Parts: sequence; structure tokens; C-alpha cells
Amino acid sequence: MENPVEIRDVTYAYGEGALRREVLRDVELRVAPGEIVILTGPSGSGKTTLLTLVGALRGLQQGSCRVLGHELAGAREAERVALRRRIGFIFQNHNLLGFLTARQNVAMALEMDGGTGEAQRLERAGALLGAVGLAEHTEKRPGQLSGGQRQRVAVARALVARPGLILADEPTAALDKASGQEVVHLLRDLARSRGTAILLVTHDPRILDVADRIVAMEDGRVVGDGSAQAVLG
Ligand SMILES: Nc1ncnc2c1ncn2[C@@H]1O[C@H](COP(=O)(O)OP(=O)(O)OP(=O)(O)O)[C@@H](O)[C@H]1O
Repeated sequence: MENPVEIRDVTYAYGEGALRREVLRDVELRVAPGEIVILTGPSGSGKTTLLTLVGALRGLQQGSCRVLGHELAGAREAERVALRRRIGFIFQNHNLLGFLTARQNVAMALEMDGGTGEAQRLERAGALLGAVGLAEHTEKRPGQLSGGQRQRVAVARALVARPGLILADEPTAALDKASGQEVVHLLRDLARSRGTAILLVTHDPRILDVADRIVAMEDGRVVGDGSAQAVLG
């Protein structure tokens, strides 16, 4: 089975000419099927830039990045859009729509799924909200939920379309310790039961235990790759 993420020799720079600044240099990284990889490192080391390249949210400049079997080098915007639909995204600020209920927010992620009618989408959304412990909150809007509950809705939304890969950027940054751990453990358990791979960027040392592997970055380079103990000492 092909690795959901296979990155080779990726170099990326912001700006042009005299303002050009390399923020990723010769990055190699792979995520195996079903594997949970945490990308960590100091602020500015290039983690988010790498995640947005893998998520086809920006164009590749140099090197090779295969995601869910698609090469992103030279990919057109339409191909990137198609690939993005096969990835589940979770961001720091949940990005839920305030005027929709939790159930509608989750169901929205299925709208691209042509074969599913609205009733079925809402039913699947409700089932997944149940799986993240929010069965009693499906009809509430994000403003009526706690931060941890909102992030659990975001987890349900990222998983509902059965993506092959989840990309998460600082999913616990806005949460206290207990809710942060709860959310990532939930994410890990659901992803494991579905065989979904996760690439998760975090500064948060409290959640490193969910990873199968930790990749450490510094100054645009990968400086460590292995078990938590091997990488962080
Ligand atoms: N759109 C942009 N234009 C120019 N420079 C940028 C842009 N986005 C990020 N950078 C710079 O690229 C470098 C890497 O940023 P990036 O956000 O990838 O790092 P990070 O490791 O995710 O940091 P943090 O942990 O603070 O989010 C930083 O020096 C940042 O200032």
C-alpha cells in the first residue's frame, strides 16, 4: 500500500529576488498508512508551510510531494482542489460556521460527495457527532458549545467524508490541558479505527504521546525523526 504522504527534497521560499527567503530546505518526510505523525519544532521552523504544501493549499516549488497517490509537483489548481476534498483538515480555531448547527457544519463536509442526499448527510453527521461524544449537542450552534466541544465538532467534520489523510495544525492551541488531550485522544482513536493517517503540527508537549512518530524541524530542515523518546530525549 502506498504511503499517504511521501515528501522528497522539498525546498520552499517566500518572496522573490533580494527578498527571497528559504523556509524549507531539502525536506524528506513520509507518513505510512494509518500512522500518526507529529511535526514539532520552534516557531518559524517551517511546520505550517510544510503542512499547507501537503494539503495542496499552496503550490510546490521544488522537490516531490506525493499525497494520497497524487504528485503535487506541477499539479494544476483543479487537481489540487480535487485532492483537498480527500483530506480532512483541523485548524487551531475550528473554522466552524457560526450560523449552522454542529450537525449542519459536519454535514457540509459531505456536500461534495455527489451520491449522498441531504437526509443521509445529516444522518451520517449525527452518527459521527455521537462518536465524538456530542450526541446531545447536534442541534447547537458553535457559540453554544465550549472550546473543547467545538474542536470535537471539527474532528467529526474532518472525519465524516472518510478521508485517507487528516492534517491538523495546532488543534489544541486554544484548549486547556484536559480538553486538549481529550480531543487528540478522540482523534487518534477514531483515525486508528478507520486506518486514517494523521499529520499533526503542534508545539504542545502535552499531546506528544498520541504520535507513532515525531518529526522535529529546525530552521526549515528535519532534524529528528523517530519515537518520542528518540527525538526528544
Ligand atoms: N505568507 C508568508 N510570507 C512570507 N513569509 C512567511 C509567510 N508565511 C510564513 N512565513 C515565514 O516562513 C517561516 C516559516 O513559517 P511557518 O509558519 O511555516 O513556521 P512554523 O514552524 O509553523 O511556525 P509557528 O510554530 O510559529 O506557526 C517563518 O519565518 C515565517 O515568518
